[in-house]
Amino acid sequence: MPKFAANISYLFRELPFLDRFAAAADHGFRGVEALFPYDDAVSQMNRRLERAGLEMVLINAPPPNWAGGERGFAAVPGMTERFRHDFTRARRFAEALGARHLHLMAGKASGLLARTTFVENLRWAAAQTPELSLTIEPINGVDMPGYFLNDFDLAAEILDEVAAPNLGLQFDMYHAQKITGDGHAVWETHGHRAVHIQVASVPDRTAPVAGAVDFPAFFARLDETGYGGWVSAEYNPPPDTRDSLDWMRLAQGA
Ligand SMILES: O=C(O)C(=O)[C@H](O)CO
Ligand SMILES: [Mg+2]
Repeated sequence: MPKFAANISYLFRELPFLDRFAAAADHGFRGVEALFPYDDAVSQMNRRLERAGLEMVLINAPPPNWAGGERGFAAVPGMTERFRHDFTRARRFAEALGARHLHLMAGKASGLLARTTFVENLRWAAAQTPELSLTIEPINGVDMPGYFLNDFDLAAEILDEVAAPNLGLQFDMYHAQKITGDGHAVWETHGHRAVHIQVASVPDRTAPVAGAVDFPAFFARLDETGYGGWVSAEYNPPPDTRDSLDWMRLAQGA
């Protein structure tokens, strides 16, 4: 059975941010991740993590101006200085929180120059923090129009080209299914590159129970293939998140 984490930027939003840590632990999650936890004091978050016995699994590299702002700069030509500045800040947060992974967002861009920029920025970042696991995540172009990294084969090529031991694939089954129509097949091709997984149903990005992906089969496959990382719930819950957690009890055989 996979280790489950809750993305507390999505789940338990009915609670104040700092109270979501305990809520996640109370409902069986062993780790949490957050998109952009830059507004709260690290000491407060660490206290909540410790009290709840949770691991901080992942945070995203800025931008902190998520509402209406940019989706990162790692692949945006001409924005290398901004990328490095953001990365340095994000890295400090990730290290202080003991986060296992830092997701580097590519941003909106296209073309060969964007690809070269992405590779160079990733190479630089990986060399800065050999002890911190960095991830890149293909995101579907309907939810995030213009986002550079919108293809799993492209992500694989870039990972091979950067060839850094601390850079891996963030495999979001929701995006894999939406981009290709067959998330299971994408897992079979690229799963060996995954260091982190996220799940939500397709098409409506709700709890991973029904829809185009067979989640019980996927979780069983992760066990079969010896995936040892986290599986994070990154979906839009109903107003009371507790009403959406049957999928996890089922996966845990409870
Ligand atoms: O959108 C997603 O699926 C993500 O995981 C990113 O972190 C951006 O929200
Ligand atoms: Mg995701």
